[in-house]
Amino acid sequence: MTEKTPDPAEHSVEHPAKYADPARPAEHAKISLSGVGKTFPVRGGDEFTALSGIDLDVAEGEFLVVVGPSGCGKSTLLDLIGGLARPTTGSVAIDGAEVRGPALDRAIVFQQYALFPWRTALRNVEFGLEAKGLGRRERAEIARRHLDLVGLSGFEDRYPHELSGGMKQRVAIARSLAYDPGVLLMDEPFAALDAQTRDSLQDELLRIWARTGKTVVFITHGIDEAVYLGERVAVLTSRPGRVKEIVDIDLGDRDEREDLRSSPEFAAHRHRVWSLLKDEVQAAQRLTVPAPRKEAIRRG
Ligand SMILES: Nc1ncnc2c1ncn2[C@@H]1O[C@H](COP(=O)(O)OP(=O)(O)OP(=O)(O)O)[C@@H](O)[C@H]1O
Repeated sequence: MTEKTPDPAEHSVEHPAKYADPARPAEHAKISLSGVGKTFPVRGGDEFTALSGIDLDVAEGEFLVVVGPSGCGKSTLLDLIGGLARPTTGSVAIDGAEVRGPALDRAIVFQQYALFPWRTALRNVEFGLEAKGLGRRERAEIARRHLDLVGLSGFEDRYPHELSGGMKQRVAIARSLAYDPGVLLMDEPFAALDAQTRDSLQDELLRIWARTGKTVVFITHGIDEAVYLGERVAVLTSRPGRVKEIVDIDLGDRDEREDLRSSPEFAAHRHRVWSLLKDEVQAAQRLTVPAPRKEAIRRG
């Protein structure tokens, strides 16, 4: 179901100055990955290296987007920051403290909404607050406020099956924000949505980010989405995933632009990210070609 495009005046990004100053001093790193590698055991006793030698700092309040070819380890990277997995080498730290497991200072939003079908929108948003031990009235008040933040006032009593895909994802975002984590981790959250709903949710997310000051790490396959959302875009190599380059995105004053995606600055950043990705996608495809064809390619 396609949603109505929000009124730009109502949904403008409040502090575009962040975009003009992508460089942040390293001492303010909110998230810090140092020499991070991740291997998985595979059948036959071998190991598969998904990530290798990742050094990456994300500043407090920054919006970092991660792109890379399929299978390069983007979700694995997010799992490590989220504490859902531990690195094989190196360390992951939030506010200088090593990540040893999931915690309420981080929230993860996945591509599939992961809502409880038997709970209303309000009760879904309340879920994270239950773990915080808040009373029922306070939970309901905070949940209402966050549903309002994502534009879902009036939908509190709807069940997930009564909501569109975009609305469900808004509920998932509200649920993640309600318990006030400093870090929001998003794994292709808009990939399953139609283009118009995706565009509208991108604007919503920027508005929420500007209002709440969260540190966001956002994974996507979409180059346009990466350039539109990110203050910086980290391009990963084909597997094992390493940081190939980090591109600073400066799109000037967003509020002044009618159609940011058509601007020359947008096109230049888009081209830069595309060029960096192109070789990696080709390399990833070569890695997945079945053995007999590999021989044919080598001979050719
Ligand atoms: N638990 C696991 N055991 C073994 N291999 C794994 C495991 N989890 C991930 N992998 C492998 O690690 C690599 C990276 O996976 P990951 O899902 O992080 O990639 P990705 O970049 O997010 O992929 P995509 O863009 O297709 O979603 C893949 O080759 C995957 O098969």
